[in-house]
Amino acid sequence: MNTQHVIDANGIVKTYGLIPVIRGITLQVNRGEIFGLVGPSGSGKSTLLELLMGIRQADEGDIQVLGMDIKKDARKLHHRIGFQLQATVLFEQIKVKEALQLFRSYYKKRRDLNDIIAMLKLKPYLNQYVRNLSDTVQQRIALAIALVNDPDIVFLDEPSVGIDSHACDDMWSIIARLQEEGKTVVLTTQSLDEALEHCDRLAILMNGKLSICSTSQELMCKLPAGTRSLNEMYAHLGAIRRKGESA
Ligand SMILES: Nc1ncnc2c1ncn2[C@@H]1O[C@H](COP(=O)(O)OP(=O)(O)OP(=O)(O)O)[C@@H](O)[C@H]1O
Repeated sequence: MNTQHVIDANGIVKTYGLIPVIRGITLQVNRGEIFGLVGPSGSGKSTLLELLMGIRQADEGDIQVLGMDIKKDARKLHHRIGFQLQATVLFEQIKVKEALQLFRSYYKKRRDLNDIIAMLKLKPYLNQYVRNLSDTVQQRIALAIALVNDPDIVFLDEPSVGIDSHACDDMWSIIARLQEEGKTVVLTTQSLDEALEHCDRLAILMNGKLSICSTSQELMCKLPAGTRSLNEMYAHLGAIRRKGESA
């Protein structure tokens, strides 16, 4: 494994029943980058993310994370990664501070709680029950929980979904801060626009296959200014390909 790579996935296949959802994906994530898995709903982003963090098992292929085998070293890896899933289950019957303390107590390596509370702007909510808080605040709590063990890699499943634009800006600032601290962030999004703006590199998934894996800069250079959506991108790249074939 290249020391630059914190994730090295080769030939990953995942089938649910008879339905292939991830169909032979190979990709690497570099240390310290913000890496986006981009694709329309149902393309397999969440499944791939969950395979990369080891909470689902691939049917075929190898995944190394931080130089460790995702299956053999699952316990060790658990301490080095943090994640916020789309449906992170929060214990609604407890107060915010209790939730943070509880999750933090599971780990030997722990990030300073006051630092997490300040970063996620949770101070006003510490003594409130999780169930009484808005989706936006609950999402910040879920991200705070992902950080309690001061992870090397943070996995975020659609971090900007379901929150307003102001909260979305805050979320991207927090992600940028995590990168400044040297952490690697792997996230999913349906928005090409968002990925081009905030991710260093991105992998575009279509029907469980990697359609493009590139730096945001390289991809942006290939697209007309103002390309916002995956449909616009495919229309443009398809037109270039057809032009090349007929030349
Ligand atoms: N546990 C499961 N059992 C069976 N099929 C599943 C399971 N989880 C996901 N799928 C199916 O796998 C496909 C990929 O789902 P996945 O959630 O990975 O896609 P996605 O790109 O993350 O979509 P979204 O953006 O809507 O979350 C979908 O067709 C979905 O219905």
